[in-house]
Amino acid sequence: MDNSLEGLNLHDPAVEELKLWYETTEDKETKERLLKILQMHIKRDCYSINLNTPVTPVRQEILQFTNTNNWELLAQQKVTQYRLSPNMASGEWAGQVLKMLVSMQKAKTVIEIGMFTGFASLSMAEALPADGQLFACDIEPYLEKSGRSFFDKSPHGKKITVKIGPALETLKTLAKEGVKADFIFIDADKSGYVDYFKSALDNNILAPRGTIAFDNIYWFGEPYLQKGCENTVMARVQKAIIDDPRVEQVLLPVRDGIALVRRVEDI
Ligand SMILES: C[S@@+](CC[C@H](N)C(=O)[O-])C[C@H]1O[C@@H](n2cnc3c(N)ncnc32)[C@H](O)[C@@H]1O
Repeated sequence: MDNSLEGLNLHDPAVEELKLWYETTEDKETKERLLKILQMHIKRDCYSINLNTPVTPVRQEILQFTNTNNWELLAQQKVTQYRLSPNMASGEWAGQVLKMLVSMQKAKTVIEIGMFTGFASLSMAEALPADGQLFACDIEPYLEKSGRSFFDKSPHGKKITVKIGPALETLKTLAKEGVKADFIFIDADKSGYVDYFKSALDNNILAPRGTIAFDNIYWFGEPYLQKGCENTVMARVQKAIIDDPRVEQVLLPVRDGIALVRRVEDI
């Protein structure tokens, strides 16, 4: 019997719990049934990913680099301030969702808060028109060079401008420059999400009829499972959105969850 769990998506804590049970149970029948259930999860994800339009070769290269680069060494040598890791990249499925959303939005200007290796940046840039622009914001100078090396291989890379610095400062600068974004993807430090959201609305960086997408809205189950969950970082993000009468929201259970938020008058 094939007992591989390769490709199991552990963003859902219920799946993680099943995996733990599978690994620790000594009852043969229970173990077999748990393996079958876990493999059903893998098959469902594979089915979806295989039917999604494949990512372009340059985006494939970005994923390869993301998965093989020695992030630990870079952090040890202080090339990066933080210990970055491959699972920070949004991945094929979320990347395709973002590309589709940018296309449906007919966006001309996109802001991505938290670029990392640029996988989502290029996914979204591929859906922009030739004169479209995407501002990819990150705090790590190292990522500008690595991102650019891939963007320059793609005909869509010229639409991407990398902005290095704390994203809240970058947003203020973009606001002063009069940038209005049709689509904003928030995917940097989770403790900054509320400020990014408020800045986008208060400073009208979000263009009329624009959309904000927040990644990791389930944060591995933290906002709905932890004790005193109303104080967790993602619960505070949710409170800020729900309490804001200017917007409507929907959650998409893709990977670790994506929230879509738009102004009430634009719905
Ligand atoms: C989850 S990763 C982004 C993944 C990327 N959006 C993707 O889909 O592939 C988060 C990124 O946010 C960056 N970051 C963390 N704090 C930041 C801040 N205050 N301002 C700007 N970027 C920040 C990190 O350096 C990291 O590259």
